[in-house]
Amino acid sequence: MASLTYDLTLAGLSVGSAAALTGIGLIVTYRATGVLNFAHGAIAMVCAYVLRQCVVEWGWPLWAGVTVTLLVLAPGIGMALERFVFRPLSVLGTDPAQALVASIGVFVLLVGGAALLWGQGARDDAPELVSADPWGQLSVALLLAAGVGAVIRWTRFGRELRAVVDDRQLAVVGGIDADRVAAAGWAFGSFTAGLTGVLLAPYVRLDPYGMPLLVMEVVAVAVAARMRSLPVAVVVALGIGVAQSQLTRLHPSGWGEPLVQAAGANLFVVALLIAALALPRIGTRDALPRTATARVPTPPGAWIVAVVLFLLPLGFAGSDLHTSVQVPALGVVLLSLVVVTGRGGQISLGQAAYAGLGALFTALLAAGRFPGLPRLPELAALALAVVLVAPLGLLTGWPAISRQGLALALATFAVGVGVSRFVFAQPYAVSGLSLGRPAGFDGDRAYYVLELALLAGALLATWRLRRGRTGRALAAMRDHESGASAAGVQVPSLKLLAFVSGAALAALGGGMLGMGLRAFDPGAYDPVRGLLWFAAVVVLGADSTLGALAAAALLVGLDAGARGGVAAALIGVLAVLVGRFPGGPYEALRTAAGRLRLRRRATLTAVGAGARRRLRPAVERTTPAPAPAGTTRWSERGGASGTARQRGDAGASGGGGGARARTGRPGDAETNAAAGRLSEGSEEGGAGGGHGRPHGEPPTGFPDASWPPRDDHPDDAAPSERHRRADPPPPTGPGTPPSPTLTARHLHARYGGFTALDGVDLDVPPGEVTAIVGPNGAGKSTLFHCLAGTHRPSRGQVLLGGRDVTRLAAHARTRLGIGRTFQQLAVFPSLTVAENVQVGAEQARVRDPGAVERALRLLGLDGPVRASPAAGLPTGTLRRVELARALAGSPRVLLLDEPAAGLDTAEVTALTRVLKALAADGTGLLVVEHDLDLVADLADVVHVMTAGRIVASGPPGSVLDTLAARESPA
Ligand SMILES: Nc1ncnc2c1ncn2[C@@H]1O[C@H](COP(=O)(O)OP(=O)(O)OP(=O)(O)O)[C@@H](O)[C@H]1O
Repeated sequence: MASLTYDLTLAGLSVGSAAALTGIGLIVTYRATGVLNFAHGAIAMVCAYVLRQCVVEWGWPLWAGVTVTLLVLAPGIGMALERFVFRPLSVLGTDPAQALVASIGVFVLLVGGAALLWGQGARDDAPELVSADPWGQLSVALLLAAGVGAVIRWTRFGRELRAVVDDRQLAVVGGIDADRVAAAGWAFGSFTAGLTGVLLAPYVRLDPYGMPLLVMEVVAVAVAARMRSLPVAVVVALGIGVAQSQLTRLHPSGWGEPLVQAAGANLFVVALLIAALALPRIGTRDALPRTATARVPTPPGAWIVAVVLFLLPLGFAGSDLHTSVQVPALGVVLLSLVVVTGRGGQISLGQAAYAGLGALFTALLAAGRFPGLPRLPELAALALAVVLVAPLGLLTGWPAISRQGLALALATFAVGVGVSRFVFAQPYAVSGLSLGRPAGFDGDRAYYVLELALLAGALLATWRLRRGRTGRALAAMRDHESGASAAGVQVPSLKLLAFVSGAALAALGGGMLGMGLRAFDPGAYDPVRGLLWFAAVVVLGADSTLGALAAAALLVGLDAGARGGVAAALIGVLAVLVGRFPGGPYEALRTAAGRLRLRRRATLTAVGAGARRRLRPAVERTTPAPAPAGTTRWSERGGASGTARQRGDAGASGGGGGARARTGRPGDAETNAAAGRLSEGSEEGGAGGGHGRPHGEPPTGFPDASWPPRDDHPDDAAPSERHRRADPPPPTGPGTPPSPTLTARHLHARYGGFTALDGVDLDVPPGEVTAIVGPNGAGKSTLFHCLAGTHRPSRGQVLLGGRDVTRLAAHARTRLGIGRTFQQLAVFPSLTVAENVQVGAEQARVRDPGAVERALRLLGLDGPVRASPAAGLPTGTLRRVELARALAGSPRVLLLDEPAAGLDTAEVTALTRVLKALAADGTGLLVVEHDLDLVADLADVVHVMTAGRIVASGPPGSVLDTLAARESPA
């Protein structure tokens, strides 16, 4: 017994060593480049094949083959990937998810290339590098881990590596050659991949699909080590290896036996599921790359061509027709990715699992082997399988609620691998299973006709999901998740809808595929297929149904030839290039998205360098002691001196804000004019609707308060035309309940151990502009997040009109009337200006058919610009789009985080007028702003924040005067 334990432990250590090597390589590459290399397993497979080629086929001595494979080829692959794939992406400042897609592309390319070169069959004659004795492998793994750890900890290169990982741009500014560090990381990562491959090859199946997957299954080791700690990775790998080996001794009887055996054989997959679904997430920032999901225009006539091409196989015969049968089925599977990934923006690498479950359930139901259900005719079995698999979409939909980018990729990949290993690969589920075609559709031609009908149904379902309110909400969620929440979109439910619908479509396609092949073939739903399908849909236009159909035809058509792997190789090349096309639609869209990001950065710089006075120095120099909110530390100084006098602020002598404070300021005439425009309906019904609007003031029409004329708004050139238009109903009116006060009560917020808010009390009353000023890092945005529901306070309450909304999600607060804009633009680039605004209106608390038009007109967006996609529009216009979207939701309280950032003087003036008009109409406004001139002009009450506390409050005159005095003490 003791010797059995010893032998099993040794065997486990051997497997664990290979896993440790993979973990070390993945961690080093990730730390050097920020990329989780999905192609790691594929590089291992290619190196194993090359060593076999050198030694077995060409008769080289082992040492020569090993030298070439491990010291030349493997590092060479890594350096080539760094130089030609990942460096250009990092130079372009591309989303991290772009690198993820590229690494999946490299995976698919290498797998396809290997299948092309060496065929798809498994080889069992790979040369043995280290004897079967596990001590050799273990020593290699431990030595490597210790060596790498020492280099990272004690050498200059290690310090550079850590600097690059922490902040690549800062490291470059500090004189570090980040490219050299990344190249070294890639070279080393590939070397470990190669080593893993040649060590494993003699003991596992060496084939293009199986081996990469086997290697990638142990990614759990790196995730468990938080992509940082090499010792943890090694210990976890060895531990799982030994445990897996020891589990083979267990032979429980009864129903548990197959399960225990499956777990024993796949403990790394169990670990992957735990690491991806239960452990804290890694790399959650990144969404899908814009290029992968942007709107791809359909060329005119393309649908007619597609219909003709899909009808063509009806004229085929024999093997051509038999092969064609796979195309509509795969098309339906890929449509599921259009819904989940293309429109919903969710990375889903596990779609093959749902397709496989669809086929498996269909087969089980048709065979009468599904527990508790009678035998069903094939079509009924297919329909029921779709219904049964749909809720299983929650397996990936649920993790998606709190995950993005890499974390979601890992979770969906883990589910795909888990289903494959624990269901498709288990004899208890699939042994002796056959799958027939529905009666009357047995022949290929008849079955193809049936498939076309089912494909049409799937297209219709996809079309419905992508159109209208749901489609716009999905696109908004894809483009900017927080922005979508702020617009009132129920993001978690929408994600579940996307994944459940996607699972249903995949199940339908999978069942069709199985019937087409007349068998349930687990290999057809392998997780590697999931990666290939994902890459294919992404490169051929993820948000395009036509792209999905083209991808299906391409994948089936290219692989129908003599050698498989052509399609994978081609898709791989395209996926690698997806962010770098020198021209074409993707490049144009990428540039547009890039411009949006650059502008966001420029916005901050422009504001920092602008002529307007900034608050930061004043507050940073002198931080007053905390004072209770509502008290005015400096109000005793009184007097409308200095800044306030220059601005003619009659309300500067302290005391209350509100409409009174606005009276007499320059610009009030414009404000009242704007208020009149906003509130025409109210005026007709009496003056009681708005809170801030003076009684009896006649409406004077809004045009004077609209945005300044702009190139992108030719309509502005003809103001008389706008004057003539009848205004739709206003946002408030007689009978509309007064806007409630938004209140923060003793709010505390933390980021880990850091206290960002330390007991903030604040009221945002209706009809007033409340401003918050303070230095960078004071906690202003965090306060916004707590009020809007995007950050959960650790203590304290948020009340809206006395109702506790602290635990409500962001979208729920939006629907209660808390609208917001973001410090960094949160627009939906792939939607047009009008659609952006429409998303806000469609999710509103009260449906108001005129809200979109009114918001567009109010913000000067009702010209031709309304039909332009938001991507590529100037920052000033996008700020208006964001504000219009918030207004279209008929907010009762509006939170504006640096609304003037990136606007020119004319735009700031126009913004001021619009905001005053909103306040005059009764909306409560909370504005965070660094532009003190704007604050002085706009606000009724100013709160000064420093270090997470409100340290002073009062009317703008006194507060800003004091700050100005502190800024220039002389
Ligand atoms: N997600 C986060 N994780 C950790 N710390 C954070 C996070 N967001 C903000 N912080 C920290 O919390 C503090 C308050 O940040 P916040 O963005 O609220 O300040 P701010 O006043 O809005 O600054 P700015 O004017 O620069 O936007 C800062 O020290 C910031 O570094």
